[in-house]
Amino acid sequence: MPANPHENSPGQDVLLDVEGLSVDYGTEADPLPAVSEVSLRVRRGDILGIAGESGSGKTTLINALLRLLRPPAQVRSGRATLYPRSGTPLDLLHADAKELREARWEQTAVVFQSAMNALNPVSRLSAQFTDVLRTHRRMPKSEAREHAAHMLELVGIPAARLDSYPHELSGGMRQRATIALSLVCEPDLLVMDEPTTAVDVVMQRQILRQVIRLQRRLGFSVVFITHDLSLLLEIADRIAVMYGGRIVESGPVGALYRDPRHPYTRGLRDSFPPLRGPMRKLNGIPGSPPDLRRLPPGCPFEPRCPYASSECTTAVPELKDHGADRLVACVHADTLPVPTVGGRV
Ligand SMILES: Nc1ncnc2c1ncn2[C@@H]1O[C@H](COP(=O)(O)OP(=O)(O)OP(=O)(O)O)[C@@H](O)[C@H]1O
Repeated sequence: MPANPHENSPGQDVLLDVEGLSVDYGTEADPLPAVSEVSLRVRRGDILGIAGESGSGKTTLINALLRLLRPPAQVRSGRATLYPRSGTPLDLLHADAKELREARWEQTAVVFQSAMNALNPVSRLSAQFTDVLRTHRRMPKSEAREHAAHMLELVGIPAARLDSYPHELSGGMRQRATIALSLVCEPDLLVMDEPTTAVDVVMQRQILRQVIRLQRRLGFSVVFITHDLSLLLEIADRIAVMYGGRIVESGPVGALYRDPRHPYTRGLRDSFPPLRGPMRKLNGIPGSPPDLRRLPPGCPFEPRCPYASSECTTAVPELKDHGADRLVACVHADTLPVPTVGGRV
């Protein structure tokens, strides 16, 4: 297993510690390495954004952490520990069914891309909220109803909507109701996988603002997955960028945006319009994402990289400490020219 680039041992401030996680799809004879040697940490109360093009392994990574992988997916190696506020640390990759059942809702919750369809269509919101609260919190029905109304109000839905069926709500409301439901047991970690792709941009911003407000109020941590780096610049504290199943750069959002040290992060940043500040020319990343079954022997980004040299073709660069809380997997990280930045974070 590779050394964890996060040198210090997890302290009070670390909620999730992942080390050397690798996941394959397929058979031993013909594996597709979807996630390779990923190490990351989520701090308590932080929003960690995971960015990367389609197929970079984002969903596989979180599905592995939440134990939602199905065959032919297989965890090949790694460790992942959750340090909840209450209770003992949980070994996420080896927890048994009972431990996982207890952890879900109470310690971890997830909102998927198809969140709008996650609610049971034949059940009123009140029933869906009270079921969870009565099962996990053993709350009497009236108290559960009161708590459910409070959670709905926190995401901007009037309490009177508690008796609505999902189809009676707008798309944006359904999305927000799903988020409220996922937070009803006050989990330590909320994982969101492209949760707002199905709603329009204005609604997307509203929902994200609400998530941040809730996060500040309730203090949970968020792992937010998206291909849209510009979205993460608005909401995340830290960002990890994935390419070809690996994390190629991570760090605090402002520094990573102003001065990306990995050419792929730079390419990703320059593919989206800045959210604030003057407009700049958009440049897509030439070429296409790698075929994971035929990765080059060196850096997986080398075939598309404008800075590639012969050094990049021999070995996969390690994710190394680059100072100021940054980790970068590029042999040219120190010598990359400082980019000009259009927007500001
Ligand atoms: N069930 C599966 N069986 C085989 N290969 C899979 C399966 N699910 C995903 N993969 C492959 O694993 C790799 C990583 O996919 P994954 O969905 O994790 O990426 P992603 O970054 O989340 O992409 P997207 O943003 O499109 O969801 C891709 O090459 C994908 O084709």
